[in-house]
Amino acid sequence: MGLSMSPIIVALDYPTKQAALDMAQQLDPEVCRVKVGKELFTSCGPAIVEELQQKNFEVFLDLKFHDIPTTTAKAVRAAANLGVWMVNVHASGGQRMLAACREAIDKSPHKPLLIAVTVLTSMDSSDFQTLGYTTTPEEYALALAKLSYNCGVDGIVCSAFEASSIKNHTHKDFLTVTPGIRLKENSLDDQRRIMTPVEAVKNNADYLVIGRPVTQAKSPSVAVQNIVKELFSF
Ligand SMILES: O=c1ccn([C@@H]2O[C@H](COP(=O)(O)O)[C@@H](O)[C@H]2O)c(=O)[nH]1
Repeated sequence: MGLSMSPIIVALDYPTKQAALDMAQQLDPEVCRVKVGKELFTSCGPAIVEELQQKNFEVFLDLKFHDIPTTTAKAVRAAANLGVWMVNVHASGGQRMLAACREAIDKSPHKPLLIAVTVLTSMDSSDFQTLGYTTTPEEYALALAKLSYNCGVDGIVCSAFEASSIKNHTHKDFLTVTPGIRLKENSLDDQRRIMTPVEAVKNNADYLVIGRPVTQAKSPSVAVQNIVKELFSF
């Protein structure tokens, strides 16, 4: 199976470069991509992205930029200059912010996929109540997905639960990037809107972001292989 067929993105949520590289060493860049998030990037800076790319990994830079349009667009441009495969911002930054980010990438010589985060997969209805929101997470995710689509963003981060409905209301090629993936035997941890890998793909998730179920497995490489086998056998 080539990388173009693989939906798996492994979240390298580590505090040090060595820990992240040790995990990457156990993964196959032909079978999965990797995600560099806030902890790793804040600890190591752009060097970790470059090292992972040298090891042939495509990198999703998951810094979820959320700021005024000019600042966010400049941050996205800086991420594009790192040559990352995917970068993201918060959709709740609004229409002008999303459009500014789209424009920044369109003008950049490097063009990562631009993805907007809808509602974090750690949030459920009770979290929404404490925030005073009157919608459900699913309704709000759909509203933010429609806004993102209309701003020309390439796709969204959402729960796998929402993937199908979001594609139905936008376009089948609008990418759905879904964290909150758990195997039946895994604990929920801090995630709330979860699905198994097979359920997620059946519900139209294009990419599965998987952290602890792989990185805390006895053998991360076997864990990835098992998920891939399951995905290609249903
Ligand atoms: O809505 C979101 C957006 C991002 N994430 C990130 O994905 C991984 C998930 O890790 P697990 O260990 O599989 O829970 C993590 O890096 C989050 O920052 C998310 O979970 N939900």
